[in-house]
Amino acid sequence: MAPSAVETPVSQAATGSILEKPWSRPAPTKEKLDWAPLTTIDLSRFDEPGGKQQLAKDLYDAVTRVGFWTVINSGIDDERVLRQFSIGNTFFKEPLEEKRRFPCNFAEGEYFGYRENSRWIGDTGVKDNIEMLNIPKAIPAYENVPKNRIIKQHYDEIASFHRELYDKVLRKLFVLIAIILELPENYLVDAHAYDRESDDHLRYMIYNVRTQDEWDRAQGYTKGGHTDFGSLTLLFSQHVAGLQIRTPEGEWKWVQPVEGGITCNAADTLTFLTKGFIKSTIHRVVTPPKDQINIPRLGLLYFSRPGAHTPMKTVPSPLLDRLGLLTDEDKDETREVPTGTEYVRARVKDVHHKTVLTKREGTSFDFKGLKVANYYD
Ligand SMILES: O=C(O)CCC(=O)C(=O)O
Ligand SMILES: [Fe+2]
Repeated sequence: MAPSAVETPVSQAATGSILEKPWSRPAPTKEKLDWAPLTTIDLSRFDEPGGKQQLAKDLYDAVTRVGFWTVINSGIDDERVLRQFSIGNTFFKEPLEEKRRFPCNFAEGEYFGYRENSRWIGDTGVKDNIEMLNIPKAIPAYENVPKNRIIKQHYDEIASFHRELYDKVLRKLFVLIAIILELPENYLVDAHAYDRESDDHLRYMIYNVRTQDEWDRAQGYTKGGHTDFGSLTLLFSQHVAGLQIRTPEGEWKWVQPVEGGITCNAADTLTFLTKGFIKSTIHRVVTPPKDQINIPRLGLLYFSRPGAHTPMKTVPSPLLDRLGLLTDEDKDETREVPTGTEYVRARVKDVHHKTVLTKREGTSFDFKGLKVANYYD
């Protein structure tokens, strides 16, 4: 045996084998912000008699008009959530060459891997401050997607969290939305099945600290109003304010994190699948309040997408039919449509395969008739 292997304990820092000190949520802002009123969905009631039906009623306005809501009592232990934040935090402190080993392949619209904060914001001279690492579902199809060392070391925990999150939150939300649409309960669960291929990912994300001047220049160019690409987005609570939604009344309001809760929003593919009935809400992340501007804004999110087995055609919902939203074309079984994965990859490529992020005012993205605006004020 090589002596060095026995005599010199390999330093923990060199192997990255320990997590940075456990991450905890920073203190909430003391500023009085104009918070958006959001519906709360208490998932502990899901399995009670009549619970799903009641929750579906509670969710109706949120998914059809507001687009955002908060889930509480998901049953996921908050210690496990905080561990995921800690793993993400540790990853972002890794040397750049380690983080860069597996970049997102934007040329193909693939979003797994690392996105670096390297792109310019228009002509402002300021760069994007977001870094992220997107981790695919823990299923055999993605076994060979390469993993950074921190991810490898904690993979069992990450994989079980990934699946738990799907089972305890996403699956239930898809059931509730199916009930609203009067579809068989598992219709949307099947369209977003965990065990089938799709570009779903768990995301560690960080908004690195910027000076007020950098924020002003970047936000003066664009505040980045957007809709999300997939079906549902989950955002675990952290306390650095920044997220705003555009309300049905057209006002920008802040989203208040609920300690231990999950902010959820519906996104574009769910809007397509329901002919616009489910609302993909416009949102953005703006300069944090003064008492939080120096805190890195660490995020833990999950993005659910329809997969390669899901045709992007309107779901056969009796409710949509009664509302007159289903045309003969929608009912035509033989019509060729893109799959969820084809659509999502085309969209990721269009938005992200570039070195300068521009606002593209007044333009839209259209993939085989699936059309969304590129820019919102
Ligand atoms: O960080 C947030 O609060 C939201 C991020 C977001 O909108 C996105 O990544 O699409
Ligand atoms: Fe978003």
